[in-house]
Amino acid sequence: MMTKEKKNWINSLAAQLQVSAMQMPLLKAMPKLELHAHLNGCVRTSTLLDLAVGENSKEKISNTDLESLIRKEDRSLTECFRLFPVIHALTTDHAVVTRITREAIEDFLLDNVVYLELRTTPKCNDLYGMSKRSYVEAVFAGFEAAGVMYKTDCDVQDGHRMHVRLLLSIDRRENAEAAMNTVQLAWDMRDRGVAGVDLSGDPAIGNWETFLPALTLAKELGVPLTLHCGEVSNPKEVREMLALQPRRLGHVCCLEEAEWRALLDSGIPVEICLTSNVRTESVSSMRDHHFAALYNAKHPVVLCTDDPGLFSTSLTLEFAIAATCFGLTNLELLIMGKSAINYTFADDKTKLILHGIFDDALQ
Ligand SMILES: CNc1ncnc2c1ncn2[C@@H]1O[C@H](COP(=O)(O)O)[C@@H](O)[C@H]1O
Ligand SMILES: [Zn+2]
Repeated sequence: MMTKEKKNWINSLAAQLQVSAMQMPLLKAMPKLELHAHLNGCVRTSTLLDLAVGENSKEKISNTDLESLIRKEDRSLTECFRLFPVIHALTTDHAVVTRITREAIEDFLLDNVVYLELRTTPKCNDLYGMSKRSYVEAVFAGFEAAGVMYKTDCDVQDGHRMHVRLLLSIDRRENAEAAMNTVQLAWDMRDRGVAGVDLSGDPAIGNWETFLPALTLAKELGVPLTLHCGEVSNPKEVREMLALQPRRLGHVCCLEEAEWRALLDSGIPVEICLTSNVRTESVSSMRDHHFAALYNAKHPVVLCTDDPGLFSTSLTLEFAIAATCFGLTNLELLIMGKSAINYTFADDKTKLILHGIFDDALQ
């Protein structure tokens, strides 16, 4: 269910974007892949408020924090990383993790997302008897509750159009051992719906060297990797990330000339998060977004939301922005989506099903 606030924001943005009333339903109806969405960045504001004031609230949350949850205009990178702990303080127990997973999937389903790679940082919390493994189990319970297909051996079933996979995130605040545990967990749960590992978190903290052993292990095991890259300027880290040759990269906003050329040469697909990058000021304006340069260079790209709850966006809206700011037609957006099937961490059988869905839409 979309909150009133989100609906108003989307409508006003659509008006500003001059997307015709006819085009929004067409963009919404288009099959879409979402490859970069953080679970706790997808939480509905209504759910956060419910958790904050309801019986479920087990942690103290100040009025100021509550206010900043509701006020959605200011979302600089610093502000985002001030807000995540507030959200995390509300999404602590297994039942809540299951709820927010189910709700996130319901929201993507409404947006006609046919394949979702949802990512989240497995968390331990002794207070709630939560281990990284039981956290992931709670996410799976959300997949079950939403009735989606998420295991690699799933057959196509009537009425089940959405395929979901889970990526386990390493948070840059974590130490080398915690990062290693996450990779091990991803490997252990590879047949149960975990399709890869992500490195995310506040780009201003943490050293790349801390995560390298875990990320190298993932590569050795054949666990697909995606890395948040260049959200802030850090040429050395960007070079080292490119050298690791992950399967995908997220953002790549602040690249110097040499790193930009290395990215283009690498052919590594980029998860593009338009609204997120402008809101967090990693990119100065939509029209200056590097999406245009990558798209024109025929570099593999996929449009994503990052944190649709936090940024009050949706994949349909991101498509509308690409249509308006960069002149992409519906056909070009569909073709871009179909190409991205090859960048997913899904098994071949699922990729084939997705190609079928896009081929139908292209006819
Ligand atoms: C805005 N740009 C961003 N850059 C880097 N990391 C981000 C992010 N947005 C979200 N996250 C990462 O995702 C976590 C929340 O979801 P989960 O608790 O894992 O489900 C954040 O704590 C952060 O580590
Ligand atoms: Zn992200």
